[in-house]
Amino acid sequence: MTLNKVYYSGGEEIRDLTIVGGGPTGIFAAFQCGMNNITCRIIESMPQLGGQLAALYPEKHIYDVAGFHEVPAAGLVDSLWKQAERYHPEINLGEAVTRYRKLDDGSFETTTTSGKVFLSRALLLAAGLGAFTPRTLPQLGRVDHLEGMSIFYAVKNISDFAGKKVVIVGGGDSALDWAVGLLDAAEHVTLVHRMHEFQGHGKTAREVDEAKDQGVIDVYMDTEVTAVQTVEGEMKNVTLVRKNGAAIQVEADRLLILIGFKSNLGPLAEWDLELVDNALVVDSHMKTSVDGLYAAGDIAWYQGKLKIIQTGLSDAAMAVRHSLNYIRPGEKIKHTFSSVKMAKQKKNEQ
Ligand SMILES: Cc1cc2nc3c(=O)[nH]c(=O)nc-3n(C[C@H](O)[C@H](O)[C@H](O)COP(=O)(O)OP(=O)(O)OC[C@H]3O[C@@H](n4cnc5c(N)ncnc54)[C@H](O)[C@@H]3O)c2cc1C
Repeated sequence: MTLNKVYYSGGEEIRDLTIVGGGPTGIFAAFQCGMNNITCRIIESMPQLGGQLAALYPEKHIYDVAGFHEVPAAGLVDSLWKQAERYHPEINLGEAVTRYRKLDDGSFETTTTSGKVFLSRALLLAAGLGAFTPRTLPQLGRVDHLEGMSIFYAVKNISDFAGKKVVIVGGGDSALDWAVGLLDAAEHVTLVHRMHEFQGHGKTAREVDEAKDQGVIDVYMDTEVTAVQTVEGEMKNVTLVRKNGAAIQVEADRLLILIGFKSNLGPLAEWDLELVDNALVVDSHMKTSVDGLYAAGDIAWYQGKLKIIQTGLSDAAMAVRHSLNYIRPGEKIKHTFSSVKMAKQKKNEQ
């Protein structure tokens, strides 16, 4: 999947367009920038590109994107990236945009949670339903002091789990993948799921069942993690409560919570832009009420809007095309078909 791709990460220099969000709309907007000979960057809060397709349903198949009679969501993200990669867009992952400021010369300054500042001549919001954050277990109470030490919501480095007693929470694809994926590195793996059946992919679910039959993994279904116990700040045990109310203590020095993501427009909702149905109102040029600030995809609202991939791609093409008038004021913008542009380029390369 796209996670392993080589990206071109952020530099200091001004770009023509900053694209907030690396879902299908943002990736296709980056391709459109290349087609229109403008520079761009994507800023994405997740550790990977793909938006909802990568975070929520990578294994599901999609049937209603033109030209693909059936394509896995992760496969569509790969294809979109392949198309955009041709133009080497700058990609900044794991950075959530919180603020923007329009400077006196009409350009935009965009700031992220980590305090990074990016400059561009125009700004395109392709932020979908908002930034994704992992779902937590509220019953554990305040555990922020353990997060990144004993409690994790993603596997960034397998070494964090090497030689550890790991309890994984969840029954979807990620939980099952890591239950199997950590077997070699961890001292022991316990999988806890609050439902009666796994929701994840059949093949991985079978691998988990096999590992359970071989006694190399403990699996608790119909069970919830309700508390963690620490000794001198180090996690030692977790409490599991079964559906029948029985409580069990399990030794654990790592708790890996993989129960999905929630999305939230967060700071973008406070940017003083008109919102309808949790989306930004745009005109027929995909422009918001602020000159130079565009929106496309699920985050853009106009009469009759359909929140699907195909319309996001079309929005992206229009937003980039119309942003040219702002980025290069006064210049006569000529539309070039990709078939004509590429044919010319190939001829010149010969
Ligand atoms: C289960 C499911 C199945 C679906 N099936 C289909 C289908 O079959 N066909 C179809 O056409 N559509 C389908 N959809 C809808 C489709 O996924 C969306 O329409 C599409 O993902 C919208 O793309 P987007 O790029 O606009 O937004 P998103 O995919 O939501 O991407 C937006 C990205 O922006 C990032 N972001 C948000 N805020 C910030 C910020 N402040 N800073 C940095 N990054 C930020 C987010 O992390 C996210 O990665 C489905 C949706 C779901 C949930």
